[in-house]
Amino acid sequence: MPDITVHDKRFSIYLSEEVLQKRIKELADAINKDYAGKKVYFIAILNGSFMFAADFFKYLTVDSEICFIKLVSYKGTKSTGNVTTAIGLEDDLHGKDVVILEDIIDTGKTLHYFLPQLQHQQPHSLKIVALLHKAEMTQYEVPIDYTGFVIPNKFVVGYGLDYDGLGRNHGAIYQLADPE
Ligand SMILES: O=P(O)(O)OC[C@H]1O[C@H](OP(=O)(O)OP(=O)(O)O)[C@H](O)[C@@H]1O
Ligand SMILES: Nc1nc2[nH]cnc2c(=O)[nH]1
Repeated sequence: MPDITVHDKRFSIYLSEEVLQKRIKELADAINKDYAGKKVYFIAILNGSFMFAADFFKYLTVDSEICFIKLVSYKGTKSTGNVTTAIGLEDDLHGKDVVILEDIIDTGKTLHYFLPQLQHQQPHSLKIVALLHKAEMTQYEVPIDYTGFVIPNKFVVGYGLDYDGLGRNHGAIYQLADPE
């Protein structure tokens, strides 16, 4: 597979469409097994997760609902620290089996600040599916229940992930190429 260029940077193939789809089906099958007979409420976090969520959803056989949310973070007051607001989360999660869909967990900061808001609504259960996990970058421990790939600390694009807004449209995932 040839390299791609996004803005001024060159990226090399890292996870092909075939490899991604095979793993995504395995993740969905794990959910199908673990939630057999239940109804699952998925929360996909925009923007990056739109492609992952769409493919993942096609492999589900359990009763499944989905909602897409956008997280906006800003600095709160001294006492509140970082504040994360979810746009688009309209349903009451009380008593539901909730599963978060993330394209990538890097430092863990995003979910670290968002999870307490979901817990506050007292779902019956709350689990996390992450397609990619940059484990060595962890600054905030996040309990990831289903991981697609543990990846090294190299910037990746494609399959929903962007570099400065571009590159989301590729069906495979590409890694920043070493300089020539
Ligand atoms: O673990 P963290 O270090 O917090 O990084 C993970 C977050 O980064 C990405 O989103 P991004 O902020 O790039 O937004 P986007 O999905 O809209 O491109 C990804 O979708 C996660 O939400
Ligand atoms: N596109 C992209 N977004 C990220 N957010 C956190 N890590 C990454 C990464 O490697 N690539």
